[in-house]
Amino acid sequence: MSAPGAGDVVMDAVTMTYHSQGRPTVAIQNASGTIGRGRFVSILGPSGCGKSTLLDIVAGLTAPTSGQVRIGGERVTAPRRDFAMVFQDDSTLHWRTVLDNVALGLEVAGVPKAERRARAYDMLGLVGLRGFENHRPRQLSGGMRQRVAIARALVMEPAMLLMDEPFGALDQQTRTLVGIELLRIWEETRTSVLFVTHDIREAVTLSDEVWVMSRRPSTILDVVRIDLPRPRDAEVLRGPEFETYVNGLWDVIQAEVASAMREQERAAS
Ligand SMILES: Nc1ncnc2c1ncn2[C@@H]1O[C@H](COP(=O)(O)OP(=O)(O)OP(=O)(O)O)[C@@H](O)[C@H]1O
Repeated sequence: MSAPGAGDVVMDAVTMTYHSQGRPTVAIQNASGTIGRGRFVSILGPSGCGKSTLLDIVAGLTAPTSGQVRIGGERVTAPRRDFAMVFQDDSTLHWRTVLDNVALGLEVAGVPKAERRARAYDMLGLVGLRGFENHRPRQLSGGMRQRVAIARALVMEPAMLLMDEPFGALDQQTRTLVGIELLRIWEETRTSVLFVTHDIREAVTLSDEVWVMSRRPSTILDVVRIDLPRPRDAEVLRGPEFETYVNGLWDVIQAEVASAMREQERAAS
């Protein structure tokens, strides 16, 4: 295995045990992996296996029970300014204009007004929202609001973008379209991305690698490299190789999903 590069994010034997109502829940056990700089990595796995927990640990929002996450050899022990997050929920501030929403992080970082507005304006061009600068989020569709959230994250030029089911609240058609939009944006920026999803097709469409998590106590069951050409245009996404990846991932994941569902049913009965 080659030594990690400067911008690589390394997870080393990450384990997370929660304690609630006097009972331990081992959410993640010994998960290791490297998100190479500029790579798009998705995490797939059964519901409740620990995908969000792993993302939160990489983000420095949750401390693992044991193991560690490092970037450039430096241990992640708290949220990092150079990591940006996009969540499922609409996180836009409805009283601010779209431009001021995108410029929010720059404002907090003390970037002068003219510069932050110029950078936010450029970023709105990248996410296809030029012309909506002065709109309020409520005047936009759900998909457009998620693009505002993506622009707000990317304008900070983060070392890593962490996305937790960012399109989970959107209807299927919008979700597909915003996913394709993210693909186009990512192909221009090549920011390292860690992306949590339930959707196998979405993971294959976007990713360089898909990490499949097992049922609890979860670990990384398989790492599937998606060697489809980029840009991933309609020809690529409708081709037989795409379906081969989708079917292969489903074969890996289905036993885990079925077993996790049985476990949930047992726990509920
Ligand atoms: N703060 C917490 N306290 C106790 N248990 C927790 C806590 N957060 C998560 N868990 C438990 O840890 C496990 C993993 O949760 P997590 O949300 O990371 O899974 P997930 O794969 O992201 O789930 P989903 O696919 O349903 O979004 C679950 O059993 C969950 O109930």
